[in-house]
Amino acid sequence: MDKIIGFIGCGNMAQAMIGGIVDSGLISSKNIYVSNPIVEQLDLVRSKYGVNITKDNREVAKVSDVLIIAVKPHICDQVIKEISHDLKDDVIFTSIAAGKTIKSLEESLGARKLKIIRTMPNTPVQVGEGMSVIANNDLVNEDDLKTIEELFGSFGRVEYLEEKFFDGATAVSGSSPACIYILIEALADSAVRAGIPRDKAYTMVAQTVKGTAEMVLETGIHPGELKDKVCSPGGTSIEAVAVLEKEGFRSAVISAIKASAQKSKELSENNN
Ligand SMILES: NC(=O)C1=CN([C@@H]2O[C@H](COP(=O)(O)OP(=O)(O)OC[C@H]3O[C@@H](n4cnc5c(N)ncnc54)[C@H](O)[C@@H]3O)[C@@H](O)[C@H]2O)C=CC1
Ligand SMILES: O=C(O)[C@@H]1CCC=N1
Repeated sequence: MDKIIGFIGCGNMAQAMIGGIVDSGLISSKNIYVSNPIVEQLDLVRSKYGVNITKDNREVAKVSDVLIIAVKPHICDQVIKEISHDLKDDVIFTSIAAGKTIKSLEESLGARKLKIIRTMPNTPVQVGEGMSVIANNDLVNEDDLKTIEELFGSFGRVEYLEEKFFDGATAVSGSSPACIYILIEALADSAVRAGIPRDKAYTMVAQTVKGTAEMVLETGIHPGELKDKVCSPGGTSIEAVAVLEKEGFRSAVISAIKASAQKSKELSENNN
């Protein structure tokens, strides 16, 4: 892709996205610009990926065709005001901030009427297996959407979703990796308890989680049916399922995602 991609902010999520883009080969690292106040973080991405780095957000804003705001939601407004006059007229202005609505981004941009993409990716973008949910304002055209789809598609799957669903999407695809890592830790601890060496336990568990997810994606079979195929009558799996049901596993997950979506809603209310 022959575009300049800029990142304002170079923390966990920007680093994961940069890693995903560079590894995919879609964009040359010389076409990626990154700004951040912390020099150590900049040095890290430059040494790992060979991207252009600067402490000056405005420098990145000036050159970017797609500008990605990757700072914490509460400082978005301040950063956008700092760079708004430097942005190109046809920049695709993209935010990954949780709870930051398109309307509030438009307000922060003030007189600048720009193409805006609101997206919620997740950290697995780093290994090309991300999930990015995308919404846009009216100024974004078909070509822009193709650009965004190609960019975000370079490190995982992309789904367009009406913005009203973003609180749920933030919880389900943005935050849920945290829950899945806990599941992986718990399963690995159980393997260790059964005497399996810890390094082998993580490989066994992570591959099992990956394979299980692939079964859902590739076969399109309902997860309940896939679960039933695992559980032999009178066998081992149904014993594990019975304990999860007794301990309220499903209900704990549903409550966790509800709390996460509620927090996204609160962030929207407090940052708009
Ligand atoms: N971590 C995740 O899994 C996901 C995070 N997000 C969103 O991504 C955004 C960033 O999150 P993380 O990367 O997790 O946070 P982070 O704290 O790791 O990164 C934020 C970065 O912004 C930098 N920064 C602070 N002030 C700045 C300024 N004035 N100008 C430029 N850079 C500045 C910080 O030095 C830091 O490197 C948040 O809005 C979050 O809601 C979205 C999807 C997933
Ligand atoms: O925890 C957070 O606020 C960010 C947004 C989605 C995932 N991590």
